[in-house]
Amino acid sequence: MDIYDPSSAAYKKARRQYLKTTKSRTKDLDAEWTPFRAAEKRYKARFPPPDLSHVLDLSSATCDAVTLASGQSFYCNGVEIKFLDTNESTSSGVGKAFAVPHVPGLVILPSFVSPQDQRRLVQWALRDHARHPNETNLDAHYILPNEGLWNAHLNSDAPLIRTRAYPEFRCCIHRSLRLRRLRLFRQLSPTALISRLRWANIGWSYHWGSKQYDFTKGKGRVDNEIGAICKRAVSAVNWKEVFGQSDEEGWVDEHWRSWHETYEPDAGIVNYYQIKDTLMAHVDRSEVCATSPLVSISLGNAAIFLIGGLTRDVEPTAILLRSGDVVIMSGPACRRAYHGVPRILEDTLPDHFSLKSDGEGFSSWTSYELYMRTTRININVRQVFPKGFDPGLQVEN
Ligand SMILES: O=C(O)CCC(=O)C(=O)O
Ligand SMILES: [Fe+2]
Repeated sequence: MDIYDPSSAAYKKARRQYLKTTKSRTKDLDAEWTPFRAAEKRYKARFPPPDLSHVLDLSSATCDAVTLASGQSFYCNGVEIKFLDTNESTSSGVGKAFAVPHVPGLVILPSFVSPQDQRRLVQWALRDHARHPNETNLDAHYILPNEGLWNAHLNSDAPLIRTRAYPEFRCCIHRSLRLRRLRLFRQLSPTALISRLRWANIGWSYHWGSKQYDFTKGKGRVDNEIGAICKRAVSAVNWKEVFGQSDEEGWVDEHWRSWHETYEPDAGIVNYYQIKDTLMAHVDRSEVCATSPLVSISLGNAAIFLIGGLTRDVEPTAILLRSGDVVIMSGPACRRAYHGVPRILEDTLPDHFSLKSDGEGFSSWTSYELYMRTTRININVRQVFPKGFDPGLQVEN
């Protein structure tokens, strides 16, 4: 990460840009920011590059070196975490899981997805999922090709993509150079558009305007492999250990046992982040199952994930998420906690994304690697309804 080295060209360039923009900027009123907003600003800043010393990095040498018995707590980068035993073994050895007592219900499973599965999931996210019938952010603006945007990007003969506003009477429009230059009527190559892909829907359709699921559109499929990874992650965790003594209302006793049997993901989103993209503080509150686990899989470049509390006034915990890490957000406190992604860390693509050959059945991997050099993909999977329940349709098990 060159940007953190003051003698590097990247650092000097960021400093020049910073000095240029601050000249015209009025002084920011730090005092008016909530603690969450202040943290977002800090981690988002290009210059000075953020101080990562308080970011929980479970793959760092300090965290890794600690050998603890299950249930014991320790501090890593100033954040208290609790070591949990799992019934899993991963590519990097014994499957580890960590709870963050400060955010009850939050569990991190570092390197839970193997390098080979990470590559497979990247292929799935780009080639198989970001296409009809799954809605993407681009559908509202462009008439996307039937073969899917990614396949069109790889196909040198693919036609240009028209915006939805592109008029049928374009022959007349073309006479007017001024109108032709308007972005509204432009045609773009699939390659130009692929970097504008931001999300693709999974399962139940989500309406971004109303921030509600639109059940009238029917239930899209949740890919079997994605569903299986989420279920494996949820059942790897001893939930009783996660919630420990904080279960004053007996909530855990009532729920955690049943999660292993009733957890069934039915919705979600794939987020595609380019290096400068961020995700603002938000709460995912549209699911009927308000406490059921939300499973989040990170792929590609690393990111800083912030998670706070029920309001933006709670100081958030910063967590470094690397490719292969799985985060589970569960329970009433964690599922209603503000969270966001203020930073994707450039040049953090792991080596296993640079396949020397197209072995292991990874056809044309080079194009995936090229795209992933500046990308982080997050597969964010939720359970909207209790297992076996459909809106207006009671399914018999
Ligand atoms: O990218 C992430 O890690 C989090 C994404 C998220 O919070 C969401 O999609 O609601
Ligand atoms: Fe979210």
